[in-house]
Amino acid sequence: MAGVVQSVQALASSLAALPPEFVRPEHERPRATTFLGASPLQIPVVDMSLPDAGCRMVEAATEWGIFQAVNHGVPADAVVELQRVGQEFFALPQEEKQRYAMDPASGKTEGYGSTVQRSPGDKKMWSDFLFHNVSPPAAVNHGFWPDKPRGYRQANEAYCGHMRRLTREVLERLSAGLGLEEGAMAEAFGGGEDGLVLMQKVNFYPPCPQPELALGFAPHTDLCALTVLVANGVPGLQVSKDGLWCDVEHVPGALIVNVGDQIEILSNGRYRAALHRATVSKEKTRMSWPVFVHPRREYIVAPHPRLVAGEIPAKYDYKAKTFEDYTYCKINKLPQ
Ligand SMILES: O=C(O)CCC(=O)C(=O)O
Ligand SMILES: [Fe+2]
Repeated sequence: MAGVVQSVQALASSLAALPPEFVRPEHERPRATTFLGASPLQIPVVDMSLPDAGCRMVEAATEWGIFQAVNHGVPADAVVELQRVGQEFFALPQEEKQRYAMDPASGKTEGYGSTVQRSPGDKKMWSDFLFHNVSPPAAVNHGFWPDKPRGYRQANEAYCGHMRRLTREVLERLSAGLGLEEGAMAEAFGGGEDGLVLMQKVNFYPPCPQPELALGFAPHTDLCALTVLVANGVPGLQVSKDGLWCDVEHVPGALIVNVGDQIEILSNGRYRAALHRATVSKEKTRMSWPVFVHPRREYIVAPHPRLVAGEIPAKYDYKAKTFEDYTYCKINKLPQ
């Protein structure tokens, strides 16, 4: 672990105006581009306790690539505890957080950090993060898990157990929706029990002096298979639908599930990865806790063979690229 993180949190406390490296060009600014119709489009809500939950999920993954899951079986206190330890971590003195600094030169994504400007025209995002693997045990490096606040590890391990169960359920339903066996997606991505890698991230978006000019997170699709996210109740997540940016109106207690690149590709485009971004606020700190579900590193990025048989051609061809290489290219903005 090396390097000093230039955190937005430290910067935010001393600013009246937004520094130029955060100022977005006109066509990316949130106010000018957010859809404000009389009846704003809303992402689907899926009640996971109902018999039609599978159909609803499949519909949502086809139309939107994102949905809010309610009655998902993750106990509220597990979420509250995860949020508490994340909030307390970001409230620690800067030097304490620096102990976990991510080293951008290492090529690894784990650790505490903030976006770096790769070129002068590249805009920074108004957010900091903490990022580390949580499952399976062989993928976990506790050196990136803060030892303060107390209970950090227990909270993350407990939440991760729920995420594993929920992920399995969503993957089963989405597999069935493609006419595959329930276990087909997990098998393809993970090659069996414990093959899937879960990463926990904490995003921290401090109050921003000029939120109308900045973005907390630039538009992107997640490079993983699936993301399950919970936020702290402050609005900010937006999803692009038919060319319009729509605010996600978070249903209290819901978990936001979104399809990443790997499910879009594996499904040969029948499911779509959600294009999303995050806006920031002038007065409030926003936080979010996404869990990214990754295939194993050596997974070959390609449509499922059963979905390209016969008349249907493969819509994606990454020339036998591994997930590890796909990740490297996407993070470094290289052509795939
Ligand atoms: O904070 C959010 O709602 C979105 C964060 C996000 O998209 C990400 O970390 O990939
Ligand atoms: Fe994302």
